[in-house]
Amino acid sequence: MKYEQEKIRNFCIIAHIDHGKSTLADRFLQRCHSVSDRDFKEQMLDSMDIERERGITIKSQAVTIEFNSVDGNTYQLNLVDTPGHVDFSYEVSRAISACEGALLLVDASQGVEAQTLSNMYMALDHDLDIVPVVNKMDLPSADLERVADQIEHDLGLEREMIYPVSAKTGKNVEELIEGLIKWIPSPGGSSENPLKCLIFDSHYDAYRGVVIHIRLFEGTIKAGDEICIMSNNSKYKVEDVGIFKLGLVPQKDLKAGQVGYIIAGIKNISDIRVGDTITLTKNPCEEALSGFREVKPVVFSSVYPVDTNQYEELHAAIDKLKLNDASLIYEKDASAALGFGFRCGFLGLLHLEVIQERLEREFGLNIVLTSPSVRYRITRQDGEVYFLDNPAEYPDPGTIELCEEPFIQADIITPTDYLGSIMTLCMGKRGIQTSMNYLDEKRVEIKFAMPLAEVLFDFYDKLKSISKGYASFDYEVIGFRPTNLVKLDIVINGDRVDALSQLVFKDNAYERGRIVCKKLKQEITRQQFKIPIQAAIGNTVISRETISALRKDVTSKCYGGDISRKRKLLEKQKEGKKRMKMVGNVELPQSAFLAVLKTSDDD
Ligand SMILES: Nc1nc2c(ncn2[C@@H]2O[C@H](COP(=O)(O)OP(=O)(O)OP(=O)(O)O)[C@@H](O)[C@H]2O)c(=O)[nH]1
Repeated sequence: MKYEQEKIRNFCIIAHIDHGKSTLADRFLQRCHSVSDRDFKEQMLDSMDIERERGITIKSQAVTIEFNSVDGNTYQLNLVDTPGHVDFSYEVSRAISACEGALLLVDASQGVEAQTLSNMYMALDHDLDIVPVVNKMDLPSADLERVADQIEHDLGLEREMIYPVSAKTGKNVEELIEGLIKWIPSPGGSSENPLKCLIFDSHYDAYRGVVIHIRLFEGTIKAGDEICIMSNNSKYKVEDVGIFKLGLVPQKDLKAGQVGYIIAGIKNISDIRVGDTITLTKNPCEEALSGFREVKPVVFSSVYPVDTNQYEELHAAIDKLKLNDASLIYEKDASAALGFGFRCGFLGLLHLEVIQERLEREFGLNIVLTSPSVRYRITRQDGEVYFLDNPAEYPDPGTIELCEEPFIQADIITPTDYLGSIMTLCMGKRGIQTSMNYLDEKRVEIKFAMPLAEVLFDFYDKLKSISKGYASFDYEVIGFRPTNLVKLDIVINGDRVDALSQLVFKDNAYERGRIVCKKLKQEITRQQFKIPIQAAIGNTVISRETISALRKDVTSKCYGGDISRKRKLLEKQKEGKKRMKMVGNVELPQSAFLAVLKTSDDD
């Protein structure tokens, strides 16, 4: 591809979840003939099975496309598709730092939502030029006037700049590409200067090792060059450089302003840190680019194989997932009830679900995950400060001087009709309102400081259900605040099950204990003997339920001796046994570990 700096445009597509980023990226690829109609499939840039099935983007993906404009020139467009879900917002921030511009997509019937705002602020922080796009114009419920008012009023962007499109039908997509070429500037920098490029992502290729995704700000890079990674001064020889089409396409060199990849014989992905600057050992640049904030996991859970013989397999599988997901952290863990496993840190519950599903599907493992927990900060009486995320390791309360929990700022946008019920919900979750701002007569933005532990589990579902799906929510972690915790233990059939313990806010402990026992009673199947379930704080039992003994043989239901029915029933039982873990002599299903998170009777 010919290098003409003034004909390069680097941009990302940002939006609230489900507003149509991946669909728009598909249209761009088709319009620019990057993919033949025969090879085209939806969500081209979402390469993981799980992304396609769930229709979500998890990883940002860059691609270079060529566009022949009506002005007679051919432009090189570097497009970065980004995820919408808040768990993966760090991917958005990386994509943004590789670009000069952003297409901010707003759904024509949903309008501006919480992540529309947060993503726009992120783009503004990086001085990106923003082109507002209203998508889904083909929907009968599309309301361009209303959404244009919101874009003007809430986002402060000019309504004359809005491109109304339908990513589904392709309507106006061509005009949008012409428009972005006009509005988004070409990249600066000089290919003659010392090399300065940003690592904005990386992935692992089984044959070629680590592929580093880069954006060049200054200089030129080619195969044979010796590069230096500035944060740790490690040096590598470049084997190949190129650009992203639907695969890797080698190039003679890459120059200032371009987006592409480097392969340099790096075997271990942890040797590369996203956000780092690469330069040349000969003629290095003077100063590194300002990197990224490190992503920190906020939810922790332990993963155990159901069959203890699968421990090594599980280890290998987690290692492999980690290759392409630096945000996943793990260490060895052991539980009296569940044996050997791994304590893992995740970016949120969706991230946890994705990892769980990949371990099961891609590696065929049968696993159990313990109830997720946040990370607490403990100050001991002797002054030592440490972090704790595993309830099983909660110390003797007498040794604790101060216990603090992570707080978030929740940013909620809702139609005013639901304001009252949303405030009640937030206050019920120990939320403290910090601001309220009427965006217009019908919509209000409210901010709450809330404990992360309270919103992790059922907050989002509740918010959606009380607002009939209209309220949207975004959050960021704002730091630690003092809290009053107790450890709630669960005793099943006389055995204290460490993997079911949880740390809860003291005032909620009795209610939580009662609900957990009730839920566990529903989840655990009846067995040949009576099973008492108790919730306890220390040695004090605060709640109790009993599962009565099973007397009948399940197959006795199949009177008449129809053998195929009988077999079906037994097979169904066997199926149910998967993901069951023996604890003492009681079988616990995976759902039991999630049942302890339920916070009200009606869940
Ligand atoms: N009617 C209509 N539906 C659309 C249009 N664009 C996208 N959709 C649908 O909206 C849904 C979400 O689209 P995606 O492209 O997956 O949205 P996304 O923003 O990439 O989603 P995340 O990556 O999960 O944040 C899909 O069901 C699309 O088919 C459009 O122009 N019109």
